[in-house]
Amino acid sequence: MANLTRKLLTLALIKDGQRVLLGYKKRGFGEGKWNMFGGKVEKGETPEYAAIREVKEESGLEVIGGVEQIGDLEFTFDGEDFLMHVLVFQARGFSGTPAESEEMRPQWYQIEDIPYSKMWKDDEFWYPIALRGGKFKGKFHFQGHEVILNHTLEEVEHF
Ligand SMILES: Nc1nc2c([nH]c(=O)n2[C@H]2C[C@H](O)[C@@H](COP(=O)(O)OP(=O)(O)OP(=O)(O)O)O2)c(=O)[nH]1
Repeated sequence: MANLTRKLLTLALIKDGQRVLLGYKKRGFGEGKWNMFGGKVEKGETPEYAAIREVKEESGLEVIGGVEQIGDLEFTFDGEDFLMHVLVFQARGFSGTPAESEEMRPQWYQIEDIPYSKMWKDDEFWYPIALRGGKFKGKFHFQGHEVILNHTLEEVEHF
């Protein structure tokens, strides 16, 4: 395979007991889908810092106590020459009240009500691991944005 341009991005799990905060993406990549908060890691930022910044920008919440990495995901798309490397973090704590931003409309979901049919198709594979406190590594190869052609996923102890 030709060399792929790698993009480094973040996602952050905000979990409060048996509910999680998701955001409806109003624009950009993944528009129209529910997702965790996150985005590109900018030059000079650590992924952890970027994750905390995106949570603030997109949900209005302040992360308290930092974030812990829980996932490492790679996404490729058939016929496309880029690879999206997404580091998944969990906020150790948070404060504030979710507020709609230009990019995301936040909403709390009970774990059993997570709207997988309106999310990226890979999410239903790795959310269950994340939601029970596990760590995971996975690779998903898409055709378009809705079909997974193949994938690997493993639970890991650490990264
Ligand atoms: N759950 C899930 N999230 C994904 C998948 N693919 C993918 O890029 N994402 C996430 C990673 C990022 O958090 C987000 C895409 O970031 P983005 O390019 O829209 O960045 P952004 O809108 O934040 O742009 P910016 O604010 O950094 O300018 O979507 C996926 O298959 N599943």
